[in-house]
Amino acid sequence: YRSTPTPLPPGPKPKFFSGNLHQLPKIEKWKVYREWSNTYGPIFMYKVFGKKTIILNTLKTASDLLDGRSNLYSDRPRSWIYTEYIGRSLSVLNVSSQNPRHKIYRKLMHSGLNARAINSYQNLMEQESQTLAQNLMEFPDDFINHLRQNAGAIILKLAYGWTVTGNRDRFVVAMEEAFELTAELTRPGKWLVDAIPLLRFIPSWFPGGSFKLRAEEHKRELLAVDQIPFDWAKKEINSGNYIPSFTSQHLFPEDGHKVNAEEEDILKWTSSALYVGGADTTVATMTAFFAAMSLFPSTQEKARQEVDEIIGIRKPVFADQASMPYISALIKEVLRWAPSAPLGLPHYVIQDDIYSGHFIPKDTIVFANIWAISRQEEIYPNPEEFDPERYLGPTPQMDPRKFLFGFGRRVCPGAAFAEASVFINITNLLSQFTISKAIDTNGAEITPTIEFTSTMTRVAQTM
Ligand code: HEM
Repeated sequence: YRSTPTPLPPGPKPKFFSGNLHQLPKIEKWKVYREWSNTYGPIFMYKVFGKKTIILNTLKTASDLLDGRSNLYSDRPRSWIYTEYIGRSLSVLNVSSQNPRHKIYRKLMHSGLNARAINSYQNLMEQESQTLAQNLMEFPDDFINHLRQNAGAIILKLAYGWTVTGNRDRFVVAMEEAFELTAELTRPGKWLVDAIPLLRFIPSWFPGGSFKLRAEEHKRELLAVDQIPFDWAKKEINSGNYIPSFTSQHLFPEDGHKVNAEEEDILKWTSSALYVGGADTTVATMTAFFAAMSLFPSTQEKARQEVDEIIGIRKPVFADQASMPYISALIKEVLRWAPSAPLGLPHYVIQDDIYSGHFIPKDTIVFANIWAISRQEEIYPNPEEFDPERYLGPTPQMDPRKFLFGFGRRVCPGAAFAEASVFINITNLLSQFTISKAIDTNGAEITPTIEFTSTMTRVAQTM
């Protein structure tokens, strides 16, 4: 019994049935959310068909709740269609924190992405970085596709032993299509059945029940992300002629035991999560690096000086990073200036909670506005300015890796891996290229407009 009930967090006024659906931004949501937070405070709530979502717009609110109370805030939302009918409830990114699989996945991913494991990928990253440089040399305009090929080649080789050929590679294209579809399928308000769960009891032939047939079709399409590459790898491994990978290592574990169907299923989901979590995010980070270098030539020059001094004409290795403070600061600044997961991934509350005078009910979806945190003036003065020197000198500003990779029991398992591949790529590129603005037909420089599109946030949309 609460005599004066604690109020829900404030937020925009909802309509009776559809809630705030009509006000939700279609693009650059994180910017609109930050504006709303100027009106409603650092923590606000909106509703879509009765489903509550809160947005945490400051580092304090996000770390107090998602890190500090991670036992309550580390679940993922369930969408009837997406997780139940389309069969994604056991995927690594979606799995409930209360399902024993969550811990198993995290442990397995750690084994493939920890510092020691990453060291064994050094040659692969170096080789792919050379291929990237060559591709850029031949077709500089096509750089986003080259970056995509680079990320795909590294991850598909380490996950499955698959060798990417060219930038229209079969698996890379299939994964890309699955990403597009996922973004569409998880759009808020897309499925009425998520708003009215009773609809799920309607047979598929009945008017309004056709979503079941569509879900069945999408389920098959999304298989491209996990089952097909996994089956391919298994076939290769069984043929005896294969490239060692995360999949081969775990299908034939060192202790020699025979892997059962459950373990195989776990492995399948984990391997595919490496691509789902790792491909777009590293491509976005490298794209931001190109943008920053073309916009800020003096920063590029300082970075190149360090590369020339430490690396010279040899190839960079991971160990070099320890003696390259400017490049390390540059990587932090690229990550902060253009966060590749500006809203992270959704968390979900498993128990009623009270925070800072707000009642946060069980089953609320929670997003940390990572982009807004990266622009908090009190942490990063002049936040739009690209300045690696923020992190250098006697009073460095906070390391943004503290929040860019998410929070609590869901924190990104691939952070060290991402940094290693970004480090090798950017040092290698800076030692061979000067990145500058494109020139138009009159010989004038074209200043790129920096706009965050949904492709940069597809992972964030992959609930
Ligand atoms: C710059 C690169 C990257 C950024 C900024 C990034 C960021 C994030 C963020 C914000 C989350 C959500 C965490 C949360 O829910 O609080 C996440 C989750 C995840 N990331 Fe990354 N990530 C990057 C690279 C990678 C790489 C390279 C991999 C794998 C090779 C990876 C695999 C994953 C996986 C599997 C999850 C889901 C974890 C879970 O739900 O338990 N990420 N990442």
